[in-house]
Amino acid sequence: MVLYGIVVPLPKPSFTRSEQTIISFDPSTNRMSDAASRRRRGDYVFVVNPKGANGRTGKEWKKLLPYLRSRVGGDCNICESITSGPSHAIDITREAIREGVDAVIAVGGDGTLHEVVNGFFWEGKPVLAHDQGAKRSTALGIIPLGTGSDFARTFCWSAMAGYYAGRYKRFGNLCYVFGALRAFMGHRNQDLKIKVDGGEWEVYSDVTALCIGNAKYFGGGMKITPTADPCSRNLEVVILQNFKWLCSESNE
Ligand SMILES: Nc1ncnc2c1ncn2[C@@H]1O[C@H](COP(=O)(O)OP(=O)(O)OP(=O)(O)O)[C@@H](O)[C@H]1O
Repeated sequence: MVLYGIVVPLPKPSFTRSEQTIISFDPSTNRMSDAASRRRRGDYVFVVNPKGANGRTGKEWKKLLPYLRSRVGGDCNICESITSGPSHAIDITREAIREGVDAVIAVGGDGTLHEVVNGFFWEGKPVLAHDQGAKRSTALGIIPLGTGSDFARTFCWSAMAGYYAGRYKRFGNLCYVFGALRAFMGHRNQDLKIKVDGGEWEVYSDVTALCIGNAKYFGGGMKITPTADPCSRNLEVVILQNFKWLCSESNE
């Protein structure tokens, strides 16, 4: 197992790989191949944000790790990589891909996933493995254990988070609700000129929020762009207008 604990410079990862012998069937001879072929065990790097969901990601991960080892540890090398701060997940991911690992799995919320996805690219181009280049591809995985984990929710992948993190997820969602309410307390609606897709400029009065999304959820499960589809290559634009506190209405 590899454990990173330093931000910069990153220690060069030394992913341990173990070889496993498999016996192959040769259809031309209808015999089991005498020469046993060698199959490399996959290297899966789990990039864990211990501070996600107010520290609960780290705690849940500690419980999940033995389970993962027991379920898939025989088939792959499970490498745990703990992030030490913002952007560290990007560096870990890039380094892991360059080392030729088979999968990088983001363990945390949307922020961690965002960093891991960015780690797949460097200067606008995909990061490649040092030795095998484009021949080798690295899969991206996610274990949604963040406060909102809205990306996973969009694909209905939050069941696992719901199972492991069900106790605190509702608090996470409430955090977003409280945050939104607090933000709205000092909020003033604005008139906005908006132009979409090269169309005409249009004036929208009393705009409360302009939401642009390629996925349905935001802020821990708020369906803010309800028909957005991440596979459509389109962004959905939702304009919320004329938000008022009931009490302020009665004062007018
Ligand atoms: N060790 C760390 N200490 C402090 N912050 C960290 C650390 N590792 C990563 N981070 C930062 O924490 C941010 C938020 O983490 P993450 O998205 O995993 O959790 P969350 O905010 O609870 O979930 P969500 O974004 O789904 O609501 C990340 O964008 C990352 O920059």
